[in-house]
Formats: sequence, C-alpha cells, structure tokens
Amino acid sequence: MSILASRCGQRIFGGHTRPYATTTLSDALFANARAAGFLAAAVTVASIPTFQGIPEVIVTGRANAGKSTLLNAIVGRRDLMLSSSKPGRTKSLNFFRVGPDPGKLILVDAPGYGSRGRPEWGQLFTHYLQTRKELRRVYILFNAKHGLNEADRLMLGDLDAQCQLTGGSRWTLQAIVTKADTISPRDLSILLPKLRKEIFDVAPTCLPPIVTASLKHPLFGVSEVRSSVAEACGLQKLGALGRV
Ligand SMILES: Nc1nc2c(ncn2[C@@H]2O[C@H](COP(=O)(O)OP(=O)(O)OP(=O)(O)O)[C@@H](O)[C@H]2O)c(=O)[nH]1
Ligand SMILES: [Mg+2]
Repeated sequence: MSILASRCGQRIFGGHTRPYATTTLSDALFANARAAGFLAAAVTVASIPTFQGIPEVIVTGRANAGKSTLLNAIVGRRDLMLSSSKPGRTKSLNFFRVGPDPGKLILVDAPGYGSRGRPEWGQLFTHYLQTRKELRRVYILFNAKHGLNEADRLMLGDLDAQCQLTGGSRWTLQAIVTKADTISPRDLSILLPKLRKEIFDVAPTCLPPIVTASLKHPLFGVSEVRSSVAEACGLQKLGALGRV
C-alpha cells in the first residue's frame, strides 16, 4: 500500500490576486454557465464513472476549505456543487462537465479530509488518484485563515511524493488559498510569503498558491484558477476551446 493510500485512509481522513473582472481566453471556456452540468456521483470505487478520455481535474482540502464554492465560482454558478457552512457536506466524488455534452473537461469535487473526514472517502480519493488516466491536475485548497495543519502537511507531502514518482507526467499539483476575503489585506500580505514557503518546503513540486475569494463579489483569483485548469487540460489554445 502506498504512503498516500495508508495515510489517506487512516490519518488524513480521520474520521496575488487579480480582479475577477479580468477576462482571459480561459474565461471563454467557462463563460456559458448553462453549458456546465452534473454528470455523476461516486460513493464507492466500483461506482467511479468513465468519460471517454475527457481531461479531468480534482479538488482536495480539509472539510469546509471551500472546494465546492470555488468550483461553482469557476463555472459561474451558485449551486451546481452543493456547499454548506457545516463541514462534511460533500460525501462523494462528484463529476461535472464544462462545455456542452460530453464536455471539454471535467471538474471533480471531492469530500474533505481532516477530523471531519471519513476513512472511506480517503480510500475513494486515493483509488481515483492512482488509477485515473484522465486526471491532469490536483488542486489542494487551504483556508487563508487556518493555514496548514498536520493533516494538510501529510496530504500535501503525499501528493508531492506521487508527483515526484512520475515526474509530473500523470498529473501536476497546484495549491490554492481560499477565503482570502476573511482576512485583512495587511494580514494576507504577511501570511502569504510564509504560506508559500511552507508549501514549498513540504511539496517542492507543488505549483505556487493562487489566492482566491469565491463566495461573493468582488471575487478574485477565479480567472487564474480557470487559466490553470484550462492549461492543465491542454485547452489554452483558442482552437481547442471551440464552441462552448
Ligand atoms: N467568506 C468566504 N466564505 C467562503 C468562501 N468559500 C467558501 N466559503 C464558505 O465556506 C463554507 C464551506 O464551503 P464549501 O464550499 O462547502 O467547502 P467544502 O470544502 O466543499 O466543504 P466540504 O464539502 O464539507 O468538505 C460555506 O459556508 C461557504 O459559503 C470564500 O471564498 N469566502
Ligand atoms: Mg464540498
């Protein structure tokens, strides 16, 4: 069993910002909110669906880190992914297409880890990660207010180890700082360099954090996340976007 599998199952799953208004090429990919849709939910390894080789990205993070809210923001919807102030809202791997059927890419929302996680969620996540040929990037989210705790460091270190094993040829790792609106700009400017260093020390392969606020306007960092997703999925070129 890999480090990731054992830690996810037993320990981790224990029981600059640019204004949102900036329009980029990748914003076009996500522009038509109605062209995003729910595909499937998987609560067991056996029920994980397959989708004809369409590239995928997945979010992970402690329960309540803001994973579902961020995915809603990047597809311009309020409630495509269900979110809640109560940790542990997302209880399955949830697959959403971006673009008209069958989709240009797929976003995967995942249950959270940490004290509000569950071992079976860890097993599901680990299996997906280790077997999914379509996976292009893993986004690990950290709440700006909380920084990294032990579960975060374990998960980050394990994801980094997976990346190092494959030289990033299967998927790459990207950090995201969430809920930046909940702390003052001054505190954020003090916190960010420390956070970047901590992430780099634990996970040298992890792409530096994108700072986001995705609940209410002014949103920020969302355009950067869209660009990152499009780039990871090989959809940065205009021709690749086609009609969305
Ligand atoms: N202020 C603020 N609140 C946010 C932001 N993102 C998420 N939230 C709130 O944080 C809470 C948790 O958000 P979710 O998106 O459900 O978090 P999650 O990581 O999907 O949580 P689980 O599915 O339980 O693991 C909700 O009350 C959201 O409204 C943000 O950028 N700013
Ligand atoms: Mg969620």
